Amino acid sequence: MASDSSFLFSGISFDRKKFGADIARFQKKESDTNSVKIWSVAEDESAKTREAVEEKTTSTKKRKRKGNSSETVEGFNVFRNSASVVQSSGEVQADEESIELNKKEKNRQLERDAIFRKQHNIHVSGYNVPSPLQSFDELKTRYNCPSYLLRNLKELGFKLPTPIQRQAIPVLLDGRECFACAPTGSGKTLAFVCPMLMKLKDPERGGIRAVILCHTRELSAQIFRECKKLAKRKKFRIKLMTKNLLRNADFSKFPCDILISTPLRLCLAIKKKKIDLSRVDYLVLDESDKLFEPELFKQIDSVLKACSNPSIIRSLFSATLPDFVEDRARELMHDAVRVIVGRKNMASETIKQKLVFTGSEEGKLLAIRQSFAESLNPPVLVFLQSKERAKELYGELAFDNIRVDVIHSDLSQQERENAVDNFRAGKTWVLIATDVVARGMDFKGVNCVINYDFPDSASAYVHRIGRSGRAGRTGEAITFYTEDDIPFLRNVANLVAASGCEVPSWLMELQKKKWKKHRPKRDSISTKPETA
Ligand SMILES: Nc1ncnc2c1ncn2[C@@H]1O[C@H](COP(=O)(O)OP(=O)(O)OP(=O)(O)O)[C@@H](O)[C@H]1O
Repeated sequence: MASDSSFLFSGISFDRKKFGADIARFQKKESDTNSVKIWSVAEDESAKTREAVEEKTTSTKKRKRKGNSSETVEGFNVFRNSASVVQSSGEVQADEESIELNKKEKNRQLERDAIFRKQHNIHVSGYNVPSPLQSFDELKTRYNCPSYLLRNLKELGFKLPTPIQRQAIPVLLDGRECFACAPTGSGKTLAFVCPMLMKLKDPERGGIRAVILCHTRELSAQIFRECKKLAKRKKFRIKLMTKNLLRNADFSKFPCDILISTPLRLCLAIKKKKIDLSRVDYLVLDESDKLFEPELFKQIDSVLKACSNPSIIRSLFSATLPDFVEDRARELMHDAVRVIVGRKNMASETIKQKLVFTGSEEGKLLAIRQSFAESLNPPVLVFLQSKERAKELYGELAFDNIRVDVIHSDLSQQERENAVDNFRAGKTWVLIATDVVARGMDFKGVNCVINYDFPDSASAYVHRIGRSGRAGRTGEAITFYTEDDIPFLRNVANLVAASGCEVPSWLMELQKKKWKKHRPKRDSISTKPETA
Protein backbone atom coordinates (compact mmCIF):
# COMPACT_ATOMS: atom_id res chain seq x y z
CA MET A 1 0.00 0.00 0.00
CA ALA A 2 1.20 3.45 -0.76
CA SER A 3 2.85 5.11 2.17
CA ASP A 4 0.55 8.09 1.86
CA SER A 5 -2.53 5.93 1.96
CA SER A 6 -5.55 7.67 3.31
CA PHE A 7 -7.21 7.22 6.64
CA LEU A 8 -9.82 5.19 4.83
CA PHE A 9 -7.44 2.32 4.28
CA SER A 10 -5.26 2.85 7.28
CA GLY A 11 -6.87 -0.15 8.98
CA ILE A 12 -5.69 -2.61 6.39
CA SER A 13 -2.41 -4.13 7.38
CA PHE A 14 -0.56 -6.76 5.45
CA ASP A 15 1.11 -9.59 7.32
CA ARG A 16 4.38 -9.73 5.40
CA LYS A 17 5.68 -12.64 7.46
CA LYS A 18 2.62 -14.76 6.84
CA PHE A 19 2.54 -13.99 3.13
CA GLY A 20 6.28 -13.96 2.59
CA ALA A 21 6.06 -16.68 -0.04
CA ASP A 22 3.39 -14.78 -1.93
CA ILE A 23 5.38 -11.55 -1.79
CA ALA A 24 8.36 -13.36 -3.25
CA ARG A 25 6.14 -14.83 -5.96
CA PHE A 26 4.68 -11.50 -6.92
CA GLN A 27 8.03 -9.76 -6.83
CA LYS A 28 9.37 -12.41 -9.13
CA LYS A 29 6.34 -12.09 -11.39
CA GLU A 30 6.86 -8.36 -11.54
CA SER A 31 10.42 -8.67 -12.74
CA ASP A 32 9.48 -11.54 -15.10
CA THR A 33 6.93 -9.42 -16.86
CA ASN A 34 9.18 -6.40 -16.97
CA SER A 35 7.01 -4.71 -14.35
CA VAL A 36 3.90 -4.27 -16.43
CA LYS A 37 2.40 -1.22 -14.73
CA ILE A 38 -1.33 -1.60 -14.69
CA TRP A 39 -2.37 1.93 -14.21
CA SER A 40 0.22 4.09 -15.90
CA VAL A 41 -0.93 3.54 -19.45
CA ALA A 42 -4.65 3.39 -19.98
CA GLU A 43 -6.72 1.49 -22.50
CA ASP A 44 -3.93 -0.40 -24.26
CA GLU A 45 -4.34 -3.68 -22.54
CA SER A 46 -4.16 -5.79 -25.67
CA ALA A 47 -0.76 -4.48 -26.71
CA LYS A 48 0.59 -5.03 -23.21
CA THR A 49 -0.81 -8.51 -23.00
CA ARG A 50 0.57 -9.33 -26.40
CA GLU A 51 4.01 -8.19 -25.26
CA ALA A 52 3.68 -10.30 -22.15
CA VAL A 53 2.62 -13.34 -24.18
CA GLU A 54 5.58 -12.84 -26.52
CA GLU A 55 7.97 -12.39 -23.65
CA LYS A 56 6.68 -15.47 -21.91
CA THR A 57 6.98 -17.51 -25.08
CA THR A 58 10.53 -16.29 -25.72
CA SER A 59 11.61 -17.07 -22.18
CA THR A 60 10.02 -20.53 -22.45
CA LYS A 61 11.93 -21.01 -25.68
CA LYS A 62 15.10 -19.84 -24.01
CA ARG A 63 14.50 -22.22 -21.15
CA LYS A 64 13.92 -25.04 -23.63
CA ARG A 65 17.07 -24.22 -25.51
CA LYS A 66 19.03 -23.98 -22.30
CA GLY A 67 17.67 -27.28 -21.14
CA ASN A 68 18.59 -28.82 -24.46
CA SER A 69 22.13 -27.58 -24.51
CA SER A 70 22.78 -28.53 -20.92
CA GLU A 71 21.67 -32.02 -21.85
CA THR A 72 24.32 -32.20 -24.58
CA VAL A 73 26.97 -30.55 -22.47
CA GLU A 74 26.35 -32.89 -19.61
CA GLY A 75 26.68 -35.67 -22.12
CA PHE A 76 25.03 -38.12 -19.84
CA ASN A 77 22.27 -39.78 -21.64
CA VAL A 78 22.05 -43.53 -21.96
CA PHE A 79 19.93 -43.04 -25.02
CA ARG A 80 22.29 -40.57 -26.54
CA ASN A 81 22.49 -42.16 -29.94
CA SER A 82 19.22 -43.87 -29.81
CA ALA A 83 15.91 -43.01 -31.34
CA SER A 84 14.92 -41.22 -28.20
CA VAL A 85 17.50 -38.49 -28.88
CA VAL A 86 16.11 -38.02 -32.35
CA GLN A 87 12.64 -38.07 -30.85
CA SER A 88 13.60 -35.56 -28.20
CA SER A 89 14.89 -33.06 -30.76
CA GLY A 90 11.75 -33.78 -32.75
CA GLU A 91 9.78 -33.16 -29.62
CA VAL A 92 11.56 -29.89 -29.04
CA GLN A 93 10.73 -28.83 -32.58
CA ALA A 94 7.13 -29.90 -32.10
CA ASP A 95 7.05 -28.00 -28.82
CA GLU A 96 8.40 -24.89 -30.47
CA GLU A 97 5.87 -25.19 -33.25
CA SER A 98 3.06 -25.61 -30.76
CA ILE A 99 4.32 -22.62 -28.76
CA GLU A 100 4.41 -20.62 -31.98
CA LEU A 101 0.87 -21.74 -32.83
CA ASN A 102 -0.25 -21.00 -29.32
CA LYS A 103 1.25 -17.54 -29.50
CA LYS A 104 -0.43 -16.87 -32.83
CA GLU A 105 -3.77 -18.10 -31.53
CA LYS A 106 -3.42 -15.96 -28.39
CA ASN A 107 -2.65 -12.92 -30.50
CA ARG A 108 -5.60 -13.64 -32.75
CA GLN A 109 -7.81 -13.97 -29.66
CA LEU A 110 -6.50 -10.66 -28.31
CA GLU A 111 -7.32 -9.00 -31.61
CA ARG A 112 -10.80 -10.53 -31.68
CA ASP A 113 -11.34 -9.33 -28.10
CA ALA A 114 -10.18 -5.82 -28.97
CA ILE A 115 -12.58 -5.66 -31.94
CA PHE A 116 -15.44 -7.04 -29.88
CA ARG A 117 -14.79 -4.55 -27.08
CA LYS A 118 -14.71 -1.72 -29.56
CA GLN A 119 -18.06 -2.82 -30.98
CA HIS A 120 -19.55 -2.75 -27.49
CA ASN A 121 -17.78 0.39 -26.34
CA ILE A 122 -15.91 -1.44 -23.60
CA HIS A 123 -12.55 -0.05 -22.44
CA VAL A 124 -10.29 -2.01 -20.15
CA SER A 125 -7.00 -1.45 -18.38
CA GLY A 126 -5.10 -4.02 -16.43
CA TYR A 127 -2.87 -6.99 -16.97
CA ASN A 128 -4.17 -10.03 -18.84
CA VAL A 129 -7.83 -9.03 -18.96
CA PRO A 130 -10.07 -12.03 -19.76
CA SER A 131 -12.04 -12.11 -23.01
CA PRO A 132 -15.49 -10.53 -22.87
CA LEU A 133 -18.53 -12.80 -22.98
CA GLN A 134 -20.15 -13.30 -26.38
CA SER A 135 -23.27 -14.76 -24.82
CA PHE A 136 -24.67 -16.10 -21.55
CA ASP A 137 -24.05 -19.62 -22.92
CA GLU A 138 -20.34 -18.93 -22.55
CA LEU A 139 -20.89 -18.89 -18.82
CA LYS A 140 -21.44 -22.62 -19.19
CA THR A 141 -18.73 -23.42 -21.71
CA ARG A 142 -16.02 -21.23 -20.18
CA TYR A 143 -16.93 -21.22 -16.50
CA ASN A 144 -19.17 -24.24 -15.97
CA CYS A 145 -22.06 -22.09 -14.82
CA PRO A 146 -24.66 -24.16 -12.91
CA SER A 147 -27.85 -24.78 -14.82
CA TYR A 148 -30.14 -23.18 -12.19
CA LEU A 149 -28.52 -19.81 -12.90
CA LEU A 150 -28.75 -20.13 -16.68
CA ARG A 151 -32.38 -21.09 -16.28
CA ASN A 152 -33.05 -18.09 -14.06
CA LEU A 153 -31.38 -15.74 -16.54
CA LYS A 154 -33.59 -17.15 -19.25
CA GLU A 155 -36.73 -16.83 -17.17
CA LEU A 156 -35.89 -13.22 -16.38
CA GLY A 157 -35.82 -12.62 -20.12
CA PHE A 158 -32.10 -11.75 -20.31
CA LYS A 159 -31.12 -12.92 -23.77
CA LEU A 160 -27.73 -11.30 -24.16
CA PRO A 161 -25.32 -9.84 -21.65
CA THR A 162 -25.05 -6.05 -21.58
CA PRO A 163 -21.56 -4.59 -22.26
CA ILE A 164 -20.70 -4.22 -18.55
CA GLN A 165 -21.85 -7.80 -17.95
CA ARG A 166 -19.82 -9.05 -20.92
CA GLN A 167 -16.60 -7.77 -19.38
CA ALA A 168 -17.06 -7.51 -15.60
CA ILE A 169 -18.44 -11.05 -15.19
CA PRO A 170 -15.35 -12.83 -16.65
CA VAL A 171 -13.04 -10.48 -14.73
CA LEU A 172 -14.69 -11.39 -11.41
CA LEU A 173 -14.96 -15.06 -12.34
CA ASP A 174 -11.22 -15.06 -12.96
CA GLY A 175 -10.83 -14.00 -9.33
CA ARG A 176 -9.67 -10.50 -10.22
CA GLU A 177 -10.61 -7.35 -8.36
CA CYS A 178 -12.44 -4.85 -10.48
CA PHE A 179 -13.64 -1.30 -10.60
CA ALA A 180 -16.21 -0.48 -13.17
CA CYS A 181 -18.13 2.44 -14.58
CA ALA A 182 -21.08 1.90 -16.92
CA PRO A 183 -24.15 4.00 -17.76
CA THR A 184 -27.23 4.09 -15.56
CA GLY A 185 -29.64 1.24 -16.25
CA SER A 186 -27.03 -0.88 -18.02
CA GLY A 187 -27.29 -3.95 -15.77
CA LYS A 188 -24.48 -3.48 -13.28
CA THR A 189 -26.37 -5.38 -10.56
CA LEU A 190 -26.32 -8.61 -12.56
CA ALA A 191 -22.67 -7.92 -13.44
CA PHE A 192 -21.68 -8.38 -9.80
CA VAL A 193 -24.42 -10.75 -8.50
CA CYS A 194 -24.02 -13.39 -11.23
CA PRO A 195 -20.28 -14.04 -10.67
CA MET A 196 -20.83 -13.89 -6.91
CA LEU A 197 -23.41 -16.70 -7.06
CA MET A 198 -21.14 -18.72 -9.33
CA LYS A 199 -18.14 -18.30 -7.06
CA LEU A 200 -20.12 -19.16 -3.91
CA LYS A 201 -21.21 -22.38 -5.69
CA ASP A 202 -23.37 -23.85 -2.89
CA PRO A 203 -24.91 -22.63 0.35
CA GLU A 204 -22.64 -23.04 3.37
CA ARG A 205 -23.19 -22.62 7.07
CA GLY A 206 -19.87 -21.09 8.04
CA GLY A 207 -20.54 -17.39 8.50
CA ILE A 208 -20.88 -14.46 6.13
CA ARG A 209 -19.31 -15.16 2.74
CA ALA A 210 -20.21 -12.15 0.63
CA VAL A 211 -21.26 -8.58 1.33
CA ILE A 212 -22.92 -6.04 -0.95
CA LEU A 213 -22.90 -2.47 0.34
CA CYS A 214 -24.99 0.35 -1.04
CA HIS A 215 -25.96 3.76 0.25
CA THR A 216 -29.74 3.56 0.85
CA ARG A 217 -32.22 1.10 2.34
CA GLU A 218 -34.33 1.26 -0.81
CA LEU A 219 -31.42 0.23 -2.98
CA SER A 220 -30.40 -2.57 -0.58
CA ALA A 221 -33.95 -3.89 -0.69
CA GLN A 222 -33.90 -3.77 -4.50
CA ILE A 223 -30.56 -5.59 -4.74
CA PHE A 224 -31.84 -8.16 -2.22
CA ARG A 225 -34.81 -8.88 -4.49
CA GLU A 226 -32.57 -9.13 -7.57
CA CYS A 227 -30.26 -11.57 -5.75
CA LYS A 228 -33.23 -13.70 -4.73
CA LYS A 229 -34.51 -13.82 -8.30
CA LEU A 230 -31.14 -14.84 -9.67
CA ALA A 231 -30.57 -17.41 -6.93
CA LYS A 232 -33.99 -19.04 -7.34
CA ARG A 233 -33.89 -22.86 -6.98
CA LYS A 234 -30.74 -22.69 -4.87
CA LYS A 235 -31.02 -22.43 -1.12
CA PHE A 236 -28.53 -19.64 -0.62
CA ARG A 237 -29.00 -17.68 2.59
CA ILE A 238 -29.38 -14.18 1.28
CA LYS A 239 -30.01 -11.63 4.02
CA LEU A 240 -31.02 -8.00 4.01
CA MET A 241 -29.76 -6.00 6.99
CA THR A 242 -33.04 -4.56 8.19
CA LYS A 243 -33.62 -2.72 11.45
CA ASN A 244 -35.24 -5.88 12.83
CA LEU A 245 -32.37 -8.11 11.84
CA LEU A 246 -29.91 -5.67 13.34
CA ARG A 247 -31.86 -5.59 16.59
CA ASN A 248 -32.77 -9.25 16.96
CA ALA A 249 -30.28 -11.47 15.13
CA ASP A 250 -27.72 -13.49 16.99
CA PHE A 251 -24.72 -12.69 14.83
CA SER A 252 -22.54 -15.22 16.64
CA LYS A 253 -24.59 -17.90 14.85
CA PHE A 254 -25.38 -16.29 11.56
CA PRO A 255 -25.18 -18.54 8.52
CA CYS A 256 -25.32 -16.19 5.60
CA ASP A 257 -24.05 -16.55 2.05
CA ILE A 258 -24.78 -12.99 0.93
CA LEU A 259 -25.46 -10.01 3.19
CA ILE A 260 -26.81 -6.79 1.69
CA SER A 261 -26.62 -3.68 3.82
CA THR A 262 -26.16 0.05 4.04
CA PRO A 263 -22.83 1.12 5.58
CA LEU A 264 -24.46 2.53 8.71
CA ARG A 265 -26.34 -0.64 9.62
CA LEU A 266 -23.35 -2.85 8.93
CA CYS A 267 -21.16 -0.59 11.08
CA LEU A 268 -23.65 -0.80 13.91
CA ALA A 269 -23.60 -4.58 13.57
CA ILE A 270 -19.79 -4.55 13.69
CA LYS A 271 -19.61 -2.28 16.73
CA LYS A 272 -22.61 -3.35 18.78
CA LYS A 273 -23.21 -6.93 17.72
CA LYS A 274 -19.67 -8.02 16.91
CA ILE A 275 -20.69 -9.38 13.53
CA ASP A 276 -17.83 -11.41 12.07
CA LEU A 277 -16.80 -10.37 8.55
CA SER A 278 -13.40 -12.03 8.59
CA ARG A 279 -14.55 -14.84 6.29
CA VAL A 280 -16.02 -12.60 3.62
CA ASP A 281 -14.66 -13.67 0.23
CA TYR A 282 -16.50 -11.13 -1.92
CA LEU A 283 -17.22 -7.50 -1.20
CA VAL A 284 -19.09 -5.24 -3.61
CA LEU A 285 -19.38 -1.49 -3.15
CA ASP A 286 -22.28 -0.44 -5.35
CA GLU A 287 -22.63 3.28 -6.15
CA SER A 288 -19.03 3.33 -4.99
CA ASP A 289 -18.46 7.06 -5.54
CA LYS A 290 -21.33 7.81 -3.17
CA LEU A 291 -19.90 5.40 -0.60
CA PHE A 292 -16.51 7.12 -0.78
CA GLU A 293 -17.96 10.56 -0.07
CA PRO A 294 -16.65 12.13 3.16
CA GLU A 295 -19.81 11.54 5.20
CA LEU A 296 -19.55 7.76 4.70
CA PHE A 297 -15.76 7.60 4.90
CA LYS A 298 -15.51 6.27 8.46
CA GLN A 299 -18.24 3.70 7.98
CA ILE A 300 -16.71 2.31 4.83
CA ASP A 301 -13.32 2.25 6.45
CA SER A 302 -14.59 0.18 9.35
CA VAL A 303 -16.29 -2.28 6.98
CA LEU A 304 -13.08 -2.61 4.98
CA LYS A 305 -11.12 -3.28 8.15
CA ALA A 306 -13.64 -5.86 9.33
CA CYS A 307 -13.48 -7.71 5.98
CA SER A 308 -9.99 -8.90 6.85
CA ASN A 309 -9.75 -12.05 4.72
CA PRO A 310 -6.50 -11.49 2.74
CA SER A 311 -7.84 -13.28 -0.33
CA ILE A 312 -11.03 -11.21 -0.50
CA ILE A 313 -12.15 -10.06 -3.96
CA ARG A 314 -13.45 -6.48 -3.89
CA SER A 315 -15.24 -4.68 -6.65
CA LEU A 316 -16.55 -1.16 -7.12
CA PHE A 317 -19.42 -0.28 -9.44
CA SER A 318 -21.04 3.01 -10.40
CA ALA A 319 -22.28 5.06 -13.34
CA THR A 320 -19.92 7.83 -12.27
CA LEU A 321 -16.31 7.25 -11.32
CA PRO A 322 -14.54 10.41 -10.25
CA ASP A 323 -10.75 10.46 -10.15
CA PHE A 324 -10.61 10.37 -6.35
CA VAL A 325 -12.48 7.05 -6.36
CA GLU A 326 -10.09 5.64 -8.95
CA ASP A 327 -7.21 6.73 -6.72
CA ARG A 328 -8.78 4.99 -3.72
CA ALA A 329 -9.40 1.87 -5.81
CA ARG A 330 -5.73 1.76 -6.83
CA GLU A 331 -4.64 2.05 -3.23
CA LEU A 332 -7.10 -0.54 -2.07
CA MET A 333 -6.95 -3.21 -4.74
CA HIS A 334 -4.21 -5.30 -6.23
CA ASP A 335 -3.98 -6.57 -9.79
CA ALA A 336 -7.38 -5.03 -10.45
CA VAL A 337 -9.03 -4.54 -13.81
CA ARG A 338 -10.63 -1.22 -14.70
CA VAL A 339 -13.69 -1.55 -16.92
CA ILE A 340 -15.35 1.50 -18.46
CA VAL A 341 -18.35 1.23 -20.76
CA GLY A 342 -18.79 4.21 -23.06
CA ARG A 343 -17.26 7.37 -21.69
CA LYS A 344 -16.78 7.86 -17.99
CA ASN A 345 -19.35 9.93 -16.08
CA MET A 346 -21.71 10.32 -19.03
CA ALA A 347 -25.50 10.40 -19.12
CA SER A 348 -27.24 7.49 -20.80
CA GLU A 349 -27.61 8.11 -24.53
CA THR A 350 -31.16 6.81 -24.67
CA ILE A 351 -32.50 9.82 -22.75
CA LYS A 352 -33.74 12.93 -24.55
CA GLN A 353 -32.57 15.84 -22.44
CA LYS A 354 -33.90 19.39 -22.29
CA LEU A 355 -32.89 22.46 -20.27
CA VAL A 356 -35.74 24.88 -19.53
CA PHE A 357 -35.32 28.41 -18.16
CA THR A 358 -38.13 29.17 -15.73
CA GLY A 359 -36.95 32.53 -14.42
CA SER A 360 -38.22 32.13 -10.87
CA GLU A 361 -39.68 29.59 -8.45
CA GLU A 362 -43.16 30.67 -9.54
CA GLY A 363 -42.14 29.99 -13.11
CA LYS A 364 -41.23 26.41 -12.18
CA LEU A 365 -44.64 25.70 -10.71
CA LEU A 366 -46.35 27.14 -13.78
CA ALA A 367 -44.07 25.14 -16.07
CA ILE A 368 -44.70 21.80 -14.33
CA ARG A 369 -48.46 22.37 -14.22
CA GLN A 370 -48.49 23.31 -17.90
CA SER A 371 -46.38 20.30 -18.80
CA PHE A 372 -48.73 17.94 -16.92
CA ALA A 373 -51.82 19.59 -18.44
CA GLU A 374 -50.46 19.27 -22.00
CA SER A 375 -49.00 15.80 -21.85
CA LEU A 376 -48.65 13.85 -18.68
CA ASN A 377 -46.98 10.64 -19.67
CA PRO A 378 -46.62 8.66 -16.44
CA PRO A 379 -44.63 7.39 -14.67
CA VAL A 380 -42.86 10.70 -13.95
CA LEU A 381 -40.23 11.31 -11.28
CA VAL A 382 -39.69 14.85 -9.99
CA PHE A 383 -36.52 15.70 -8.05
CA LEU A 384 -36.11 18.49 -5.53
CA GLN A 385 -33.12 19.54 -3.51
CA SER A 386 -34.58 19.06 0.00
CA LYS A 387 -37.32 17.22 1.83
CA GLU A 388 -38.92 20.55 2.82
CA ARG A 389 -39.23 21.54 -0.83
CA ALA A 390 -40.46 18.07 -1.80
CA LYS A 391 -43.23 18.36 0.80
CA GLU A 392 -44.13 21.85 -0.49
CA LEU A 393 -44.43 20.72 -4.09
CA TYR A 394 -46.48 17.73 -2.98
CA GLY A 395 -48.77 20.13 -1.13
CA GLU A 396 -49.31 22.03 -4.40
CA LEU A 397 -49.80 19.10 -6.77
CA ALA A 398 -51.80 16.84 -4.45
CA PHE A 399 -54.99 18.72 -5.33
CA ASP A 400 -54.39 18.87 -9.10
CA ASN A 401 -56.26 15.72 -9.97
CA ILE A 402 -53.14 13.69 -10.67
CA ARG A 403 -52.04 10.67 -8.71
CA VAL A 404 -49.04 12.07 -6.96
CA ASP A 405 -46.96 10.87 -4.02
CA VAL A 406 -43.81 11.96 -2.27
CA ILE A 407 -40.74 10.19 -0.86
CA HIS A 408 -38.07 11.64 1.41
CA SER A 409 -36.08 10.74 4.49
CA ASP A 410 -38.63 12.07 7.01
CA LEU A 411 -41.04 9.26 6.16
CA SER A 412 -41.08 6.02 8.11
CA GLN A 413 -39.53 2.96 6.51
CA GLN A 414 -43.00 1.57 5.81
CA GLU A 415 -44.14 4.83 4.17
CA ARG A 416 -41.02 4.90 2.01
CA GLU A 417 -41.57 1.31 0.95
CA ASN A 418 -45.22 2.03 0.13
CA ALA A 419 -44.28 5.07 -1.94
CA VAL A 420 -41.79 2.98 -3.98
CA ASP A 421 -44.20 0.04 -4.35
CA ASN A 422 -47.13 2.22 -5.44
CA PHE A 423 -44.97 3.98 -8.00
CA ARG A 424 -43.67 0.64 -9.28
CA ALA A 425 -47.20 -0.73 -9.50
CA GLY A 426 -48.43 2.28 -11.51
CA LYS A 427 -50.79 3.42 -8.72
CA THR A 428 -48.79 6.65 -8.43
CA TRP A 429 -48.26 8.58 -11.65
CA VAL A 430 -45.95 11.27 -10.37
CA LEU A 431 -43.46 10.60 -7.60
CA ILE A 432 -41.94 13.67 -6.01
CA ALA A 433 -38.58 12.80 -4.50
CA THR A 434 -35.35 13.96 -2.99
CA ASP A 435 -32.03 12.43 -4.00
CA VAL A 436 -32.88 9.48 -1.73
CA VAL A 437 -34.05 7.61 -4.87
CA ALA A 438 -31.75 9.31 -7.37
CA ARG A 439 -29.21 6.52 -7.54
CA GLY A 440 -29.54 2.86 -8.34
CA MET A 441 -33.32 2.61 -8.13
CA ASP A 442 -34.75 0.61 -11.01
CA PHE A 443 -38.27 1.90 -11.62
CA LYS A 444 -39.03 0.18 -14.88
CA GLY A 445 -40.43 2.37 -17.60
CA VAL A 446 -40.10 5.85 -16.07
CA ASN A 447 -40.97 8.02 -19.05
CA CYS A 448 -39.80 11.33 -17.75
CA VAL A 449 -37.56 12.75 -15.03
CA ILE A 450 -38.07 16.38 -14.10
CA ASN A 451 -35.29 18.16 -12.25
CA TYR A 452 -37.55 20.71 -10.59
CA ASP A 453 -34.51 21.88 -8.66
CA PHE A 454 -31.23 21.97 -10.52
CA PRO A 455 -29.05 19.03 -9.35
CA ASP A 456 -26.32 19.80 -6.88
CA SER A 457 -23.54 18.16 -8.92
CA ALA A 458 -22.88 16.81 -12.40
CA SER A 459 -22.92 13.24 -11.07
CA ALA A 460 -26.27 13.90 -9.35
CA TYR A 461 -27.59 14.98 -12.78
CA VAL A 462 -26.37 11.74 -14.41
CA HIS A 463 -27.90 9.52 -11.71
CA ARG A 464 -31.21 11.41 -11.42
CA ILE A 465 -31.98 11.37 -15.14
CA GLY A 466 -30.77 7.77 -15.29
CA ARG A 467 -33.98 6.68 -13.53
CA SER A 468 -35.48 6.78 -17.02
CA GLY A 469 -34.10 5.29 -20.23
CA ARG A 470 -33.13 2.03 -18.52
CA ALA A 471 -32.20 -1.31 -20.08
CA GLY A 472 -32.07 0.23 -23.55
CA ARG A 473 -35.47 1.95 -23.32
CA THR A 474 -35.90 5.57 -24.25
CA GLY A 475 -36.68 8.30 -21.74
CA GLU A 476 -36.94 12.03 -21.31
CA ALA A 477 -35.31 14.43 -18.85
CA ILE A 478 -36.33 18.04 -18.29
CA THR A 479 -34.18 20.27 -16.12
CA PHE A 480 -35.54 23.59 -14.87
CA TYR A 481 -33.07 26.36 -14.14
CA THR A 482 -33.31 29.85 -12.72
CA GLU A 483 -30.86 32.76 -12.55
CA ASP A 484 -29.30 31.16 -9.46
CA ASP A 485 -28.34 28.05 -11.43
CA ILE A 486 -26.75 29.77 -14.43
CA PRO A 487 -23.20 29.67 -13.00
CA PHE A 488 -23.47 25.87 -12.90
CA LEU A 489 -25.32 25.40 -16.16
CA ARG A 490 -22.34 24.86 -18.41
CA ASN A 491 -21.32 21.58 -16.72
CA VAL A 492 -24.77 20.08 -17.26
CA ALA A 493 -24.97 21.58 -20.77
CA ASN A 494 -21.78 19.67 -21.60
CA LEU A 495 -23.38 16.41 -20.50
CA VAL A 496 -26.52 17.17 -22.52
CA ALA A 497 -24.50 18.01 -25.64
CA ALA A 498 -22.23 14.97 -25.21
CA SER A 499 -25.29 12.71 -25.30
CA GLY A 500 -26.21 14.18 -28.68
CA CYS A 501 -29.05 16.43 -27.46
CA GLU A 502 -29.47 20.01 -28.59
CA VAL A 503 -28.05 22.81 -26.47
CA PRO A 504 -28.28 26.51 -27.40
CA SER A 505 -24.86 27.80 -28.41
CA TRP A 506 -24.82 30.59 -25.80
CA LEU A 507 -24.99 27.94 -23.10
CA MET A 508 -21.87 26.28 -24.41
CA GLU A 509 -20.08 29.61 -24.24
CA LEU A 510 -20.73 30.04 -20.53
CA GLN A 511 -17.80 29.76 -18.16
CA LYS A 512 -17.20 26.34 -16.66
CA LYS A 513 -17.29 26.52 -12.92
CA LYS A 514 -15.65 24.28 -10.36
CA TRP A 515 -18.62 22.60 -8.85
CA LYS A 516 -18.83 21.37 -5.29
CA LYS A 517 -22.36 21.29 -3.91
CA HIS A 518 -24.81 23.72 -5.43
CA ARG A 519 -27.87 24.06 -3.21
CA PRO A 520 -28.90 27.71 -3.30
CA LYS A 521 -31.49 29.00 -0.91
CA ARG A 522 -34.62 29.11 -3.01
CA ASP A 523 -37.93 30.90 -2.51
CA SER A 524 -40.73 28.80 -1.12
CA ILE A 525 -42.82 26.80 -3.61
CA SER A 526 -46.00 27.02 -1.60
CA THR A 527 -48.70 29.36 -2.88
CA LYS A 528 -50.74 29.02 0.29
CA PRO A 529 -50.78 32.10 2.46
CA GLU A 530 -48.55 31.67 5.46
CA THR A 531 -50.47 31.22 8.71
CA ALA A 532 -49.42 33.49 11.51
N1 LIG B 1 -28.76 -8.73 -19.86
C1 LIG B 1 -29.85 -8.02 -19.67
N2 LIG B 1 -30.79 -7.95 -20.64
C2 LIG B 1 -31.91 -7.21 -20.45
N3 LIG B 1 -32.19 -6.52 -19.34
C3 LIG B 1 -31.28 -6.54 -18.35
C4 LIG B 1 -30.08 -7.30 -18.46
N4 LIG B 1 -29.39 -7.14 -17.33
C5 LIG B 1 -30.11 -6.34 -16.53
N5 LIG B 1 -31.25 -5.98 -17.14
C6 LIG B 1 -32.31 -5.09 -16.60
O1 LIG B 1 -31.84 -3.75 -16.74
C7 LIG B 1 -32.38 -2.94 -15.73
C8 LIG B 1 -31.29 -2.07 -15.12
O2 LIG B 1 -30.39 -2.87 -14.41
P1 LIG B 1 -29.62 -2.34 -13.12
O3 LIG B 1 -30.58 -1.81 -12.13
O4 LIG B 1 -28.70 -3.40 -12.69
O5 LIG B 1 -28.82 -1.11 -13.77
P2 LIG B 1 -27.58 -0.32 -13.21
O6 LIG B 1 -26.56 -0.33 -14.27
O7 LIG B 1 -27.19 -0.84 -11.87
O8 LIG B 1 -28.18 1.15 -13.07
P3 LIG B 1 -27.84 2.33 -12.04
O9 LIG B 1 -26.52 2.91 -12.45
O10 LIG B 1 -28.93 3.29 -12.23
O11 LIG B 1 -27.77 1.73 -10.68
C9 LIG B 1 -33.05 -3.87 -14.74
O12 LIG B 1 -34.44 -3.77 -14.91
C10 LIG B 1 -32.56 -5.23 -15.12
O13 LIG B 1 -33.51 -6.23 -14.85
